[in-house]
Amino acid sequence: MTIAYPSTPPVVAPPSGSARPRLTFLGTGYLGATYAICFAELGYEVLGFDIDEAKIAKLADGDVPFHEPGLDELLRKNLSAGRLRFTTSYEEVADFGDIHFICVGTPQRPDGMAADLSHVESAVTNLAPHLTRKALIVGKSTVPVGTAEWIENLVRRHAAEDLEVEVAWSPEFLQEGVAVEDVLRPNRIIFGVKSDWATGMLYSAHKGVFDLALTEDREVPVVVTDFATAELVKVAANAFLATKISFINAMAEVCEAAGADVTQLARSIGYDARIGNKFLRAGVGFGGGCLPKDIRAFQARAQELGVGEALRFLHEVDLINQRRRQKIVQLSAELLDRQYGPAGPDLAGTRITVLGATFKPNSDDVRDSPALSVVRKLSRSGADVTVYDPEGMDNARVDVGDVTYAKTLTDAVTGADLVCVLTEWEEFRNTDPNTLNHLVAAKKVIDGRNCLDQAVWAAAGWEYRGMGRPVVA
Ligand SMILES: NC(=O)C1=CN([C@@H]2O[C@H](COP(=O)(O)OP(=O)(O)OC[C@H]3O[C@@H](n4cnc5c(N)ncnc54)[C@H](O)[C@@H]3O)[C@@H](O)[C@H]2O)C=CC1
Ligand SMILES: O=C(O)[C@H]1O[C@H](OP(=O)(O)OP(=O)(O)OC[C@H]2O[C@@H](n3ccc(=O)[nH]c3=O)[C@H](O)[C@@H]2O)[C@H](O)[C@@H](O)[C@@H]1O
Repeated sequence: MTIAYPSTPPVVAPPSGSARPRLTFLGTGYLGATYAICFAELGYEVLGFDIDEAKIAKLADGDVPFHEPGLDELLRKNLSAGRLRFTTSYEEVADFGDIHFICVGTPQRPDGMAADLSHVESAVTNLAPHLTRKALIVGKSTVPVGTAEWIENLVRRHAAEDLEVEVAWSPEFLQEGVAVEDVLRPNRIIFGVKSDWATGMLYSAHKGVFDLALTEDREVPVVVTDFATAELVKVAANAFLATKISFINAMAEVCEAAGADVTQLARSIGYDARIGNKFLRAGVGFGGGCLPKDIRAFQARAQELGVGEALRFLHEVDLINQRRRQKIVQLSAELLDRQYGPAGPDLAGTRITVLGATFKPNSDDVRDSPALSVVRKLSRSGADVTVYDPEGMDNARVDVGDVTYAKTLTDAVTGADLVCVLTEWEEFRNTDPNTLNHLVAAKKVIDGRNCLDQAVWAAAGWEYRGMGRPVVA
């Protein structure tokens, strides 16, 4: 079996003179650190860079500064092998690398929906003046369409006049929690380029990925395209995923009104291969450092391009998603027999346990986490809220300070009037409700991710509420 592209790869000698291109990754957060470590694992010589000295010190010490399954082990292995180093020096990055991957954050601007490109700008303008030989700067961060052209201009202005520095765009599609697998075995690779040299360099930089695929008899489709298309592929993919989740959550709203079951509905429509069964899990909705900010930045950019109307539906996708968070508050009021007035419910005097703080399981990431958003809402309504999460407690504490954090699941549920499961960690899914019966003040549970076995919880005497599912007597 051959890889889809290119069957005869262009041969490009790395400017450093080394056999394989030397890679640097600017920004060693969830994306950049994972990439740096995985590409060292594929055999490349890699240098990771960040302006956050504490993060770089941790990584250099063999300690991944966030939770991502499998990454710690690969970090330590590749540090020992000498293929992987970390630095806070732009000079060292410029001196070392043939290809510089930009992996810095592009958060939502505090004053609006658009993406904040200041980190991208700072990384590029600080690196460019130190470059002394031909190099390729490759954007991996998620950006508004048009950014690659802008970066090309920045590079032209900040690099030495007689130096050839090219730009390319290769967006990233990894999912947190399975990031190692997604980087080593991507389902596609996009090269946004302007020259054969850039294509060749990118091919050489990904040869390890293609070789691994060959040994496993897999194909990795590669799309070689222009800058704008490459940038748009990324935001279009995230917009589609967000829309799919909000679609099923809209169906959950209808199911709630009609007494139907959205989990059976999702399974039934998912059998149609044109629809597919992935990303149809109704619940408390999507969060994280990407989908919410990306659909907003996409709308903002479409407005600038004069095609805001084309993406107006994404505003609705966002609204549906926000409503799911409020739905948990509504259900809480219902189960606790509290009135839900125009200003929300009065939950004073109630004890609510929230299981889950991260935006998804197998990650410690709490950015725009639906679980923490609900925690804030419940707490503002007067409830005494206790939170437990297997990996996200440290980050959660920074985000939401004025609630109780329990050390274990059993500590968390002790004395609870209501338990809300808002992140589908295995620990929660596997919990036998019978073991909690004697701990709680009342056997009431909201399954915000439809991840518990409704029949088992009902049989253990719990009043169960799922999302978009009929009430079981
Ligand atoms: N987290 C994910 O799963 C994925 C993220 N992305 C995109 O990748 C980008 C990065 O996301 P994350 O890694 O999640 O963010 P993050 O916040 O975890 O990491 C960003 C890193 O960039 C560093 N940084 C800021 N300014 C810098 C500079 N001038 N030079 C070097 N480093 C600098 C920060 O200190 C931080 O360590 C975003 O555009 C995001 O949308 C794309 C696909 C997946
Ligand atoms: O641009 C990014 O950073 C990444 O964003 C998402 O990845 P990620 O944010 O790690 O997590 P997802 O698995 O997509 O989940 C996002 C949110 O949607 C929720 N979700 C997911 C699926 C589903 O059916 N229902 C649902 O509510 C999850 O609980 C989570 O809160 C995309 O899936 C990645 O392809 C992309 O690279």
